[in-house]
Amino acid sequence: MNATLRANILFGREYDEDYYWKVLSACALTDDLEMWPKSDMTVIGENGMNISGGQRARLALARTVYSRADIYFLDDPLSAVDAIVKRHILDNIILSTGLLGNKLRFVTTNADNILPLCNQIATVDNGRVSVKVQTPQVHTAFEFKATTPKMAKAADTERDAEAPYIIDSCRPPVQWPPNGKIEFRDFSMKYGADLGYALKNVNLTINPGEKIGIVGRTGAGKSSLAKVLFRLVHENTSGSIMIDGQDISEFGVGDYRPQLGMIPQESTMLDGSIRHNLDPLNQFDIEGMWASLIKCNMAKVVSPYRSSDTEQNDESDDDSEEGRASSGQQQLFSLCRVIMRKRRIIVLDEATANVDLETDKSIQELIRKEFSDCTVLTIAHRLDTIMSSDRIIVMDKGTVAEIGTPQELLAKDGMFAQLVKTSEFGQ
Ligand SMILES: Nc1ncnc2c1ncn2[C@@H]1O[C@H](COP(=O)(O)OP(=O)(O)OP(=O)(O)O)[C@@H](O)[C@H]1O
Repeated sequence: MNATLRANILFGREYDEDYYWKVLSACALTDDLEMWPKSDMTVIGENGMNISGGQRARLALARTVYSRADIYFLDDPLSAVDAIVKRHILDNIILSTGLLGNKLRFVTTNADNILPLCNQIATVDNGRVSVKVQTPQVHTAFEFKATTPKMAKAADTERDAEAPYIIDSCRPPVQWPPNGKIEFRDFSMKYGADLGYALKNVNLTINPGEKIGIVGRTGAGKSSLAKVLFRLVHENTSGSIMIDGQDISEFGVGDYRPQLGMIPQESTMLDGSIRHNLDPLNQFDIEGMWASLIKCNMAKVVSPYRSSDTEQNDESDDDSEEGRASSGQQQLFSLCRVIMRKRRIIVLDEATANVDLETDKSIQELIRKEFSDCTVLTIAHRLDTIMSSDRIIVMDKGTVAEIGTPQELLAKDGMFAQLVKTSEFGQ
């Protein structure tokens, strides 16, 4: 990162113009470039433009495909992209019709519906591997219609102030918010004064206790919606976000953010014990921590380390056994953290993208049970994850394109129905 997109993909290799653009198109990156100030010569990374989770995943894939190796190991390349891009990548890269069609490729995946398309399926269970050889199902290549979002004209009344940490004259009371009603009022946001709108005139009312699924194509603005709710972006915004009738920009961010619960797309683990990770400020008793670990089915993962890592009085990490959590486990630890804290509003941003379908189902059940009286916003590409939501929001190019119950949106036969149809192939 911190170089142009092109340098990130070439990674020191020679620029073969023809193949390079083929790879970009196969990774469905060319549409995104239309929105970037300098196309593939835009600097990305810490000192340049940040990119969405799905864009990062496709960039990593493009770099790998560009390397022209004979053997490829693709570690879950489809979990961070929407159903349409997923199918595009399968057709144009991974399956026999794709750029890697005549290469040996190992693909790890949680997407069960692509299994019929593979030559061999290796199932790994508790370290044991069993292999099934099969004739892959014939599939019809899918026609990918490129859409080019138009750049919006800079207006949104841009706000420039850096949000203060604490505002003495406006501090949230204990146990705020009381109900968990969220309203976006004509809210717009750009990540930079000269960039296009990431959110455009969003008007939304989410009722207390509602379970909302948020879907949409990669780059549509789903994570941006979560980021502005947490006030992680406060420049170049207009309009307002209200929680239980209170304009959230009136609070200091230090007071405001801890009132909401979040399980992000990329959970981070701190160096230190599991206890330190779950309760860095030592606010909870050990029983509470174990109860949440058991609920998240993580107790068996943690138990081998119990004596050193989770002991109530263990202040030091020096004698801890070392363990490394997989990305799915890291997300489950984040879920534990949120269950321990119990907030009125919870946001899950692709929180279950790295776990298998069965675990995802049990996590969704757990969330419904644990957070029955909380407002829960769930961003997910995997549609099973959000199918039982009260309502679904479909984001498209920074706007709310569709909103309604899953049944209403399916009957409408619009973008949501299209995403569902695309994700159902192969089943
Ligand atoms: N920090 C940032 N700086 C500049 N542009 C950004 C930043 N984060 C996101 N964007 C851009 O804003 C748009 C919306 O991104 P966002 O992350 O909200 O999409 P998303 O729907 O969550 O996508 P994905 O499914 O790929 O995670 C994209 O065009 C993206 O490139």
